[in-house]
Amino acid sequence: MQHYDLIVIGFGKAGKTLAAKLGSQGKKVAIIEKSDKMYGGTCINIGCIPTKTLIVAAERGDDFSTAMATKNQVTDRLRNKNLAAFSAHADVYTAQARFISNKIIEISAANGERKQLEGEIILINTGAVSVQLPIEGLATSKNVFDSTGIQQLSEQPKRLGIIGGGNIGLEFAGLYARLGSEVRVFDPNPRILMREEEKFSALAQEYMSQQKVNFELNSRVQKVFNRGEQVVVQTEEAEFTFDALLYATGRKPNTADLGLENTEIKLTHRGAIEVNEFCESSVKNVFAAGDVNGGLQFTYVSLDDFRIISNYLQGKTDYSLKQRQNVPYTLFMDPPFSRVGLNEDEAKKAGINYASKEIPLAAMPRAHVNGDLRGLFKVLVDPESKRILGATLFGAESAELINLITLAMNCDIPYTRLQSQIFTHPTMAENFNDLFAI
Ligand SMILES: Cc1cc2nc3c(=O)[nH]c(=O)nc-3n(C[C@H](O)[C@H](O)[C@H](O)COP(=O)(O)OP(=O)(O)OC[C@H]3O[C@@H](n4cnc5c(N)ncnc54)[C@H](O)[C@@H]3O)c2cc1C
Ligand SMILES: NC(=O)c1ccc[n+]([C@@H]2O[C@H](COP(=O)([O-])OP(=O)(O)OC[C@H]3O[C@@H](n4cnc5c(N)ncnc54)[C@H](O)[C@@H]3O)[C@@H](O)[C@H]2O)c1
Repeated sequence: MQHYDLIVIGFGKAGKTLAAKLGSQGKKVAIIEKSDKMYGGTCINIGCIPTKTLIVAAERGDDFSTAMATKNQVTDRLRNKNLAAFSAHADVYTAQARFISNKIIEISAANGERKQLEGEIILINTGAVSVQLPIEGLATSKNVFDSTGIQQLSEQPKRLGIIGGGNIGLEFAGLYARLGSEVRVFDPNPRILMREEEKFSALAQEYMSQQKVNFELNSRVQKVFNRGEQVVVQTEEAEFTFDALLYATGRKPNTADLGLENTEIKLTHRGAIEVNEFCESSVKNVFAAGDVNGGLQFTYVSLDDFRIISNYLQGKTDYSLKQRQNVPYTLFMDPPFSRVGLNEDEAKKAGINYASKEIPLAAMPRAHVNGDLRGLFKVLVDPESKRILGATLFGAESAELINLITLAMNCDIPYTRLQSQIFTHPTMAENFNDLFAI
């Protein structure tokens, strides 16, 4: 049996970063990745990077096949780069990993070869998989895809149905609408962006409708079936016919087939690997990072899990999940929607004393330069402590700007400082002078 200082299961963000760090310090490290199409993990191959590459290509005016070809070039390049870079620090096994006991892992390659590895430290970084709801016909009908399958189409669907109006559903809706497909999104909620203030939901829906995305809200899909090559979606009210159907109703921690029943590693009631504040599982020196530990499903959260584990392994306990501060997010629709901290509904519900201000993009000089007046920026502050409580930025460049506000929040910079900060002109950031003049 081969012994390693660190075994990483899954080529995710946290795992590869820890592998590189310990490998460069001379530790003996193994990374086990089950698919040769997944070196570098979800983000690079089937997540953030390909989807945003497709969106940018479509915005540039590329057609479906050019956009897909560009996406494939980018992911191939990054996958190969990842394999080469991490092979320098670790033994990379292309094989399925399964626990035999708390510290022993059996790996099975596609050619049937099996091997056992023992790890002093083990990091489970196996990500998440698409939830497939038990809707009649969803699993068995042709031309039905999850977010991975929909990225491999060889022909553009003229009509695309999407079950789920969340992050993945809305990003693909915007993408395919821009490419010229007729898109319809089904969601049981009365509005999209349910976690956001109603006025932002309404604006988002208005902009998407202008982009010819249709919505079936308050609507439950009851059945999916084929009529020839077409996919028919049946709701309580009507039937809709598509060339392809995407389901995007959440992603769940990927713990299946890991052999956890052979270990003392515990799962949460939601099926994630249970971890303490240092991302350590119920077995000492077995850690779980990224989507598989049930935290927020973002690449940058997986990277932050790495920070926590790496510090902990060096004996530093000053940063843990408990200390993690505000985590921003961006939904890459057109225009992008970004948020950090509280919105007004949440502040009210929590009984927090706040003051707020909002400015439409139409009042911002840079928006006129850009020729895009869509959107609204809103911030919440604590009038007493002068701390920023949250920001919802819906409009051009919000994906970048939200990080500036997150930094100010995490560094306790009072909002009054942003009122008087010198910003370059004409930029979107300069509007913080007015936005924080509360
Ligand atoms: C379509 C889509 C778009 C997204 N867009 C964004 C975005 O814009 N921004 C953002 O921050 N996040 C985005 N996300 C989420 C983000 O991709 C994930 O949160 C992140 O990649 C999770 O990383 P991870 O470290 O948990 O592991 P992953 O990167 O998911 O890696 C897990 C790896 O483990 C492998 N594996 C699984 N089981 C085994 C096993 N038993 N043995 C060996 N290997 C195994 C898998 O093949 C996979 O390569 C998106 C996700 C999707 C699906
Ligand atoms: N820009 C980004 O950062 C980005 C982009 C894509 C994905 N992601 C990550 O991936 C995760 C998974 O994305 P997702 O879109 O699958 O999940 P999600 O949780 O964002 O959205 C799921 C959607 O499915 C809907 N839904 C639930 N039951 C349904 C039903 N029976 N019929 C129709 N719709 C139903 C929900 O109302 C919700 O709108 C996200 O939570 C996010 O963390 C991030």
